Amino acid sequence: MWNPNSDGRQMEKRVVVGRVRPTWARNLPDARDDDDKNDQEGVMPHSEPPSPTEPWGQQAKQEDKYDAFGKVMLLGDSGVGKTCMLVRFRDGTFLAGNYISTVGIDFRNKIVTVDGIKVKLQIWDTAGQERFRSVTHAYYRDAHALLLLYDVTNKTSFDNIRAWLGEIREYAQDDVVIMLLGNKSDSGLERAVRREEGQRLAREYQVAFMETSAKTGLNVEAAFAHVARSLVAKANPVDPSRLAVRAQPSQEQRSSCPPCS
Ligand SMILES: Nc1nc2c(ncn2[C@@H]2O[C@H](COP(=O)(O)OP(=O)(O)OP(=O)(O)O)[C@@H](O)[C@H]2O)c(=O)[nH]1
Repeated sequence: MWNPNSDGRQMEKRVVVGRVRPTWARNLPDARDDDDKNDQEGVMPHSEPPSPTEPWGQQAKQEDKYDAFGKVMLLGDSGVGKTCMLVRFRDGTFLAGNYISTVGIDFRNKIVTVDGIKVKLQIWDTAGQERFRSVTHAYYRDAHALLLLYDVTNKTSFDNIRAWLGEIREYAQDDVVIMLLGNKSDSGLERAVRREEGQRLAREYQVAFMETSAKTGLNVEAAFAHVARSLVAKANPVDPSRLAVRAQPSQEQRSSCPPCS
């Protein structure tokens, strides 16, 4: 097993100060005490990955307090924009320029507040390349939610979604939250997959759907908020209407359909 200390990274037991789980949060994925890590730029070229269940920790900061915790994995073919999606969500920037393919797997944390509830998302960025599949499969079982991406300019990445859903069925928990995302929706004329095709596929598999752009930021926050809200609703299923997908309108929608959301 890969040892997190072998490259000099400090491993400390995380101490959570005065965090009380409210009643509604009792059934939520456990807010583990060791689920934090050093936030570093870039992805780590591991020859062996960190354990799927035992990420290393660091001292908790007061502002890190949260009510619920969920592990989210980004999946999809190589080049669909998984890393860019994570960087856009985490740091609010776009990784333009040279495309460097992810090697192995890595994660970042971010706390989102939905309906007044602070949900800490631990987001795992996976390598889309075939040769890393056996590594990433080991992480599926631990995931509470999966964001499955295709590239709207790349028909093959869309056609491969069925195969990805097959892998999810094989390796992930039965009740995992799944959301399909058609990324690079900013690409205009290069588009090869229509929005309706994505919607149809999502309906067929009964998963939520949005078109996103890591470049412009369209629906990036909304997608992660939907996941966070779904995790909370799953643990406390009082009001299913809270699960409605609240997508931002795209450019075309804004001009043609003002009330769409
Ligand atoms: N136009 C546009 N380009 C994007 C978008 N998201 C990502 N890209 C570009 O697509 C390329 C691949 O992005 P990555 O985020 O590295 O893709 P990935 O899915 O992580 O790829 P792997 O690490 O190989 O699995 C990069 O050149 C990005 O700049 C987007 O929303 N719009």
